[in-house]
Amino acid sequence: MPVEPLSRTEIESRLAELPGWTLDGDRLTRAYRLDSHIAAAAMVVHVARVQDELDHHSDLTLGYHTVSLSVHTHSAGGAVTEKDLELARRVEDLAPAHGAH
Ligand SMILES: C[C@H](O)[C@H](O)[C@H]1CNC2=NC(N)=NC(=O)C2=N1
Repeated sequence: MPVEPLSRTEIESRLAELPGWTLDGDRLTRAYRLDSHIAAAAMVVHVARVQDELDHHSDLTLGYHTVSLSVHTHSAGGAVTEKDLELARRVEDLAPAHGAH
């Protein structure tokens, strides 16, 4: 099923439920801070598992004590869609277990 691009207004109103996530150009982004590099690496693996489950993949960057995500929908011409919001929601759900903030 094709996914439709969301309007800027729709995205901005939906971001009210996703604190920390921002619309950066045509991408949803968020950076998390963790207590250690290993904790950050473990979160990356967890996010990667969820991304495969959803068949939707962000650019996922492991830093020293950080995990950064940037996502849009390739199949919608690089627009932000429901799929991006769903991934952001799922990452928010798993983040506290990793001590990410
Ligand atoms: C074939 C596979 O379903 C597609 O390539 C998926 C995989 N992951 C994806 N991830 C993202 N961010 N956008 C997509 O359009 C996309 N498409």
